[in-house]
Amino acid sequence: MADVTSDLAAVWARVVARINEDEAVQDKDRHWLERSQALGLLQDIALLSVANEYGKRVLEGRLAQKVTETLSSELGRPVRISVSVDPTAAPPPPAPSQAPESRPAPWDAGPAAAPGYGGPGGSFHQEQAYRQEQQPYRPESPYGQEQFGGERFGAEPYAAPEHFGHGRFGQAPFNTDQFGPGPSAQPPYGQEQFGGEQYAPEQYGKEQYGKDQYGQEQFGQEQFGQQAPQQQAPCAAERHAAPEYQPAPEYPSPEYPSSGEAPEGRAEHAPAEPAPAPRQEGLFPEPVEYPRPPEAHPERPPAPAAERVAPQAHRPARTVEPHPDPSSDGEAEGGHPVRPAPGRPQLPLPGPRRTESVLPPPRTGPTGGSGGVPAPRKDETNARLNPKYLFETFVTGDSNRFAHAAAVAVAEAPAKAYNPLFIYGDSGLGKTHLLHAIGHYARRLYPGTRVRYVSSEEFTNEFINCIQTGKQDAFRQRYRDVDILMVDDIQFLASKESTQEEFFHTFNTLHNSNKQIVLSSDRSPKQLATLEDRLRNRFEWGLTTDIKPPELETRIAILRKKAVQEKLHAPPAVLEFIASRISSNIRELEGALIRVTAYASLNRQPVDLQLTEVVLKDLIPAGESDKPDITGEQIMAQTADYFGVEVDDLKGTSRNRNLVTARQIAMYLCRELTELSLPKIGALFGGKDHTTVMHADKKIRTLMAERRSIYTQVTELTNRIKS
Ligand SMILES: Nc1ncnc2c1ncn2[C@@H]1O[C@H](COP(=O)(O)OP(=O)(O)OP(=O)(O)O)[C@@H](O)[C@H]1O
Repeated sequence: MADVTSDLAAVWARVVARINEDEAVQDKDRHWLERSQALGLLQDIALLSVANEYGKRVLEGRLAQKVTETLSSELGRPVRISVSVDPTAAPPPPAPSQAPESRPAPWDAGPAAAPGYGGPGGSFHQEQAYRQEQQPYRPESPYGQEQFGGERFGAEPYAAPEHFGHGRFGQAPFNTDQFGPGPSAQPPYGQEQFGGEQYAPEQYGKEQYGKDQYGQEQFGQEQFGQQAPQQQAPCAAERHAAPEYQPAPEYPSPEYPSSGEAPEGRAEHAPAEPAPAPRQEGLFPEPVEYPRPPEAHPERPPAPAAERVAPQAHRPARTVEPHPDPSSDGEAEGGHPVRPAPGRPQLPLPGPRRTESVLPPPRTGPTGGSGGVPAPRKDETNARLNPKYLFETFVTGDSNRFAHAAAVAVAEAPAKAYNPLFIYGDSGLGKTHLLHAIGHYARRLYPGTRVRYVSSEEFTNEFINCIQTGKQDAFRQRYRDVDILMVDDIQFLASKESTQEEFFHTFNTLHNSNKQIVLSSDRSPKQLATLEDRLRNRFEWGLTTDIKPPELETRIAILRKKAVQEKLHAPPAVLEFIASRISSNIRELEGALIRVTAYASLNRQPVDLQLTEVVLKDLIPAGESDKPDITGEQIMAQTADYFGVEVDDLKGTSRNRNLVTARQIAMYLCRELTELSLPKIGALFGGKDHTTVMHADKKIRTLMAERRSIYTQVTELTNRIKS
């Protein structure tokens, strides 16, 4: 095993070889795999690099699970991946001549393996136990906590990790003497490697798309049908004044024993309970007001499970919003959620205040119909929840306190508090995290609870597949035979009419059987303009709550928590610097921290402000006042870089699908971010007609509403161009 840890490059070559043997992997994905490198291991994060953003998205999207599993298997322990973009990255070293060693990872080993755990497939316990058992597999990490202890920061260089192999990270001056053999002398990517023929239309079959099974974003090209009307532009996040940071309450957590991981000022977690337990006295720092079921429940006429129900047969559309006055009936006038006062969550006035005595008993008996007590099912472990997305790891502040409290309430009283619970907010603000946390907590409180988490894209894909294979019954059973169904990014159901129809019946069946439904979206139900009215109405039956971008204190607390969790050591000043510069997306916040600490580790430099500024200079926007106007040329250059094509390709006339998308996105961004007229934009793109620009603009707006991949690409590019 020593060879495994001492030569990551060889391990990576085996990983690539193994994945290449898999016929399910498409050629165009192999292209990126073969042009990636493993730079090093930082605790349980494998740092990979690839030549451009597009490749990064493939590795972190479609290939993520396969890469994670194969790499974990090769290393003999669970690892996750973090991919950086290095345009100068050299192609990988040659693959080893021998076949990959057959080394079943423990999570593959037998029936005990639980498919629920993110990545390798074992439970979190299994992962922990395995880590302890397998100490010899673990490289002697030079990044262990002791080396990052505060007092050593900036004082001593990090020990050179022998297993780091070779490569570069970001723009690091890379000392190959210290990290093994240098990159091979092959040239960096040229246009020909990304050019038209590699993306010939025939390579773009219909692909699965959406988030992966753990809620991580997948990306790809999918087929879509109906057009959707214009959607809001991304990244229009409203900022809130920085309120006081409130640490999250603590929860019994047999799955994720915390050990002093709380941000500063927060008491250490109690040791993990060995067995699931109902909510206990003193578990929460402050009592939470429990909600009563939305009053319209009894009014809502029962609907036959599989029958289409006319909208007027149901209760009128309404949104039960948080009300600032807890003595009110819990409903707010108007369509906007009322933010609770800082300090504690306020939910619509509860029915009987829940205490231990009214906590439903653990469900152990057979299912007894509506509200019955389900026995543990064999699919109980198949909720596919990310073990790290727990309430314990969720930091609350004013921006998300209400959503958090509602999520806790739903987990504690599924189908009794708010049904459905609808959480909306911009990308990267923690919606998926809360959904997973609900699943974990409910299962902990009520062993045997059948939880299913799915992204709306996954739901769509499965639905399409079931039609193709004639397995509708199995599909319906899979989604209707659950106690809690959570559907992420429901906005992507817009314009998919048959899927909406199917989801409508799924919703009705579950709701009628007192099963909990939790939904997330990037906008409120009212703003889901292209969704059928009857669905939107239903989404408003329960509680609608939003998540806003976190205030500075919360961002700092999130970074602190993340640093402790991932053993990424950075001084407070660095955390504060990152938090002060990245404000609208927590995913980016976390990514910045990983990038800085990885860069420092790989270059054996201390993590300090100077280094942070250098590493993040492309991420951190200049001050508004210094910001020059965005030009069409800049947009074209950034877009070309993002898609790994040349600006001339954007000006050209190739109908290659990748190019067409890149060109249309660039045109759309010119419309969005500049004052240029349609003819001027057309002229920039090689003298195209203004109607071509109009068409591109409309097309991208439509696609953004239908395809997460396009939405994310446009969002990322917009951020990049603005910065
Ligand atoms: N309040 C929080 N505390 C700790 N971590 C958080 C918090 N909010 C978000 N995160 C982390 O930020 C990352 C992105 O969150 P998540 O995927 O839940 O966002 P999202 O709103 O679902 O985004 P998208 O709409 O793009 O799917 C995750 O790693 C999550 O754990």
